[in-house]
Amino acid sequence: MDPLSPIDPISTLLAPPSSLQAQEYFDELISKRRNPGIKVKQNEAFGKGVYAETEFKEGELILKDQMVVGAQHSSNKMDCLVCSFCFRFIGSVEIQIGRKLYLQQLGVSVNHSECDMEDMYSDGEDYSYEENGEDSGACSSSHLRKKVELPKGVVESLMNGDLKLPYSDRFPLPPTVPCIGSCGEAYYCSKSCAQADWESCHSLLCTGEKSESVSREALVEFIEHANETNDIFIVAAKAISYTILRYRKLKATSLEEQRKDKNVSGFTVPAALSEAWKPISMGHKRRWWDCIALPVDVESSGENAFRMQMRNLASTSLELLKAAIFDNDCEPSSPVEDYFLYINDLPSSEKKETEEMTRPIFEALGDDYSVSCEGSAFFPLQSCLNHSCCPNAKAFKRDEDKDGQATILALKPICKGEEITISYVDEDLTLEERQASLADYGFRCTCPKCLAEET
Ligand SMILES: C[S@@+](CC[C@H](N)C(=O)[O-])C[C@H]1O[C@@H](n2cnc3c(N)ncnc32)[C@H](O)[C@@H]1O
Repeated sequence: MDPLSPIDPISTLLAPPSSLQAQEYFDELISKRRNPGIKVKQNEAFGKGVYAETEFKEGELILKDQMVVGAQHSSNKMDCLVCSFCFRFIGSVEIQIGRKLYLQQLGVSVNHSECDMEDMYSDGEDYSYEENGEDSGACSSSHLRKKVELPKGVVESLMNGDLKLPYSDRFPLPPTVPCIGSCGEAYYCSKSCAQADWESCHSLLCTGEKSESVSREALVEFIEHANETNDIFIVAAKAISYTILRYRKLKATSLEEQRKDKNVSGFTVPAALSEAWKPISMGHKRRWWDCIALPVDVESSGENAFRMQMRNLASTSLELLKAAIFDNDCEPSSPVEDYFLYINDLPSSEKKETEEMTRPIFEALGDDYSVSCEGSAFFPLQSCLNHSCCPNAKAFKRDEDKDGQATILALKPICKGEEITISYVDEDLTLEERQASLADYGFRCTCPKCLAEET
C-alpha cells in the first residue's frame, strides 16, 4: 500500500478511545498542565469524570484548562471585539464602544460580508452610516433597546481614535493585530496569537487572499451556512483544520527524519492521522444529532425524522467545508462595563464633569452595554467534568482570567477522592426546567437535589 495515499477508515478515527488510551492521555495532559490536584477517571455510571487528588478549600483554584479550538458566537461578534485566538478584549474602550454603535446604526451583523471591519479601522474614511438609520433588527443583538442618538461624527471619532474618553487609559487593552491572511474578520491581541491561530487552524479557514483553503468561495458558503443554522459547525471546522495542519506537520517531520536516517521507521498515513486527531478524539462524546433534545413542538413519533434532519444539516455543513479545505493527503467581564462602573464610582465633583461627556455615549449603547465575549470551545479537561445540580465547583472568570482558559474554582470544601462536578444549567431553575435543559445533554439527572425534589 502506498504509505502516502489517504486512507478511508474514518470510522477508526471516530471510534471512542480505549480506557487505557484515555487514561494515559489525561494523565500526561494533567502533568503537562501542572494540575496535580485532579485525576480523570472512568466513572461506572457516566463515562469519564474528574476526581480530586487533594483537598480543595472553598474558592480555591481547581484547574486552568487551555482550549484546543474555540470560536466566538457569530451573534456576539457585534458586541465584543476580541482576539480570535485567546479571546481577550482588544483595541480600546473607545473602539469597543464605537464599533458596537457603528454596527448597531448600520443594522448589520459582522457575520455577513456587507460590513468589512478593515474599513472601520482605517483613518479618515467616510463611514457612511445613517445618522438616523433604523435598526433593521434582522442581525442586531440589540434591537429591543431604546436608542438615544449621538451627535454626528461621535461614533467615527471613537473608532478612529480622535475622541478619547476621560479615564479610558485606566482600562488599557492590547492593540488590534490583523489576520496574516488579510481576511479582515479575525483580529488578534498580538502577532504571536495571530501566528499561533494561523498555524493551529486559521490558515485553512481564512477567507483572505493569503488563505490556504482549496476554495475561498466554498469557504464563504460554508461560513454562511453555519451562521444561518448553527455556529457550532465553525468550531467543528476548526477541529478538522487543526487536525489537517497537525497531520501535515507530523508528516513533514517524519519524512525529514526518514530522509536523514533510512533506519527510522516509515511514515504511515493512519498512524499520523490518529496522532493528529488524538486531542480531539479524547473528548469523544455521543453524536450531536443523537443526543440533542427533541424540540417541544416535535412529537415523539417524529423523533427519527428530526434526528435525520439534524444529521443532514451536519452533513451539508461538512460537505461545504470539504469543498473549502479538503486535503488529498485536528465569562470575563467586559472592559466597557468596567469603564462605566469606574465612571459611576468617581467622586461626585469629577463624576459630574466626566458624565457630561460619557452619559450620552452610555445612553446610546442602551441596556446591553456590557455584553461579554461568548462562544463555544473544546476544553479537554473541562469536558470531562460531569454535572450535578448541587455542584462542588464552578467555571468562573476572576479579574486575572482575561485569556481564553477555563478556570474551575471550588464552591465548597472538596475532600480527596471526591468527584468534582459543575452544573451545566442554572441550579436555581425548577426540577422540571433543569431536567428539560439537561435533555440537550442526553441524560436525566439523578443528583441528590433532583432525587430529593422528585420525592
Ligand atoms: C461534558 S461531558 C462529561 C464527561 C463525560 N462523562 C465523558 O465521559 O466524556 C457530558 C456528558 O457526560 C454525561 N453526564 C454528565 N453528567 C451526568 C450526570 N449527572 N448524569 C448522567 N450523565 C452525565 C452525559 O452523557 C453528558 O452528555
